[in-house]
Amino acid sequence: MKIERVQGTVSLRRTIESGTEEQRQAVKRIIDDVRNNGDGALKKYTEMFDGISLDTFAVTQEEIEEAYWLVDENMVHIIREAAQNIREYHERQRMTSWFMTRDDGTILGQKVTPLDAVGLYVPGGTAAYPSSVLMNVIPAQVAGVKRIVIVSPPNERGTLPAAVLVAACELGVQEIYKVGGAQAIAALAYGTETIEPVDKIFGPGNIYVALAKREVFGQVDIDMIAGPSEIVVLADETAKPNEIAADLLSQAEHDERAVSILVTPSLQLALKVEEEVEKQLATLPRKEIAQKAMNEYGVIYVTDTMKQAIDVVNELAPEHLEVMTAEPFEILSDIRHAGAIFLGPYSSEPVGDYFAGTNHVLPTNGTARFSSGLTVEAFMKKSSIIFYSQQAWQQHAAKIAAFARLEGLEAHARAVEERLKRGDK
Ligand SMILES: NC(=O)c1ccc[n+]([C@@H]2O[C@H](COP(=O)([O-])OP(=O)(O)OC[C@H]3O[C@@H](n4cnc5c(N)ncnc54)[C@H](O)[C@@H]3O)[C@@H](O)[C@H]2O)c1
Ligand SMILES: N[C@H](CO)Cc1c[nH]c[nH+]1
Ligand SMILES: [Zn+2]
Repeated sequence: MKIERVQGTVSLRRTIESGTEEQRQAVKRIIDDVRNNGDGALKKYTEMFDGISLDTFAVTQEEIEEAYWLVDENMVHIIREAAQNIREYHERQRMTSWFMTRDDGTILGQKVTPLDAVGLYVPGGTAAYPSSVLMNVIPAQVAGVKRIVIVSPPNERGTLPAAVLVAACELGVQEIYKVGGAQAIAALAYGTETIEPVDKIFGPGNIYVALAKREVFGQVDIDMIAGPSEIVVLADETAKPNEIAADLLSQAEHDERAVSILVTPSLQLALKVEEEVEKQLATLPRKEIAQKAMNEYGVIYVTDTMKQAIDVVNELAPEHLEVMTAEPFEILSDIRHAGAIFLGPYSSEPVGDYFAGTNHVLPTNGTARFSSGLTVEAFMKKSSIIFYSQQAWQQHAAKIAAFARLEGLEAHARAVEERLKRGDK
């Protein structure tokens, strides 16, 4: 981890991965193949990339039952408690339809409707996170989405990680398919004999998944293209170096490209955290990943003042921000850009990843400047409602027609004036 005195501006904006030309072409071919050949293409790519031959893709009841044998009972209870917390928080985000009226009898409104069907991609490999199943499925359920489909690549045993199946089953998800990569995204977007298409696709994945999501956008909606995890800790001399180091490493272990940054006006704290990071790294099971991330993207920015430190945080606009200062709530009002803000010494980032109830799908790559984490709203859409009364039409028709003619749109003007033929008084 390097220590730098802040000079000029700092940024987390990195080039968003767009893959190689070869990868982009491969993804296009896979998507076309799935559109044309449906399940046959899914079977072919599952054999090719996941090394397993499947006759059917749907997860069976027997697989779910086996999963419950494999997951510790205490863990099932923890998953249930986390799910309750996440549901309680997301219930607060529920949106309702509303109406307004004017004296001339106009009624305007906004009708909120849940999406009919959504697909959640759960990445395979060692990074299969049951917590991400909770974070995506629960807001969809709170929104009222009827059909929730999970897709994920099969492992060498031809099934999915037990904890993912248990998390899905705990939430009552009934449609789970063992298919991954670009072929899974194509199946969700265009449908196959087995998989009905959905309206919106959520969830992270490798470069093939990310490119496929971009490719099918328009046919369906997508959530976002998530980048590697980021944590920024804003701390003063009251913070404990060992706790800061542990929190920085919690995100570094996600990915070699994860970003872990400490911003502080205290050089003394900076030096102690640097030492602690080295010490704690040595005993981490995912040491190699975390070490690479810390070497490449780990920084401690030392500022002259706390005000300057807060400015740096706002420039960074991180996915996760921890405020570990004497009075964290006082600093909160000055924080403008961060996906999630963790306040005080006990709110370490994993509290939000798993349990507190807030969502862990958050904007990365500096996009917290203009976007938010996953909410119930992402699973809903809004229709405007317009009722114009006779009185409102009489009062405003001429103005509307004039506006239409300003734009050279005569048919628009005549549509409003056509009502004159009614001869209403
Ligand atoms: N941001 C987050 O919250 C988050 C969470 C978990 C995982 N992730 C990311 O998800 C990714 C997981 O990657 P993964 O590969 O283990 O699982 P994955 O499920 O994303 O991808 C596996 C699939 O990739 C496809 N594939 C592999 N090689 C291919 C090739 N040469 N051509 C075409 N398709 C190919 C296969 O279909 C395979 O099923 C990582 O990049 C990780 O950082 C992100
Ligand atoms: N911190 C990750 C998002 O940036 C989410 C996660 C899942 N499991 C553990 N962490
Ligand atoms: Zn995490």
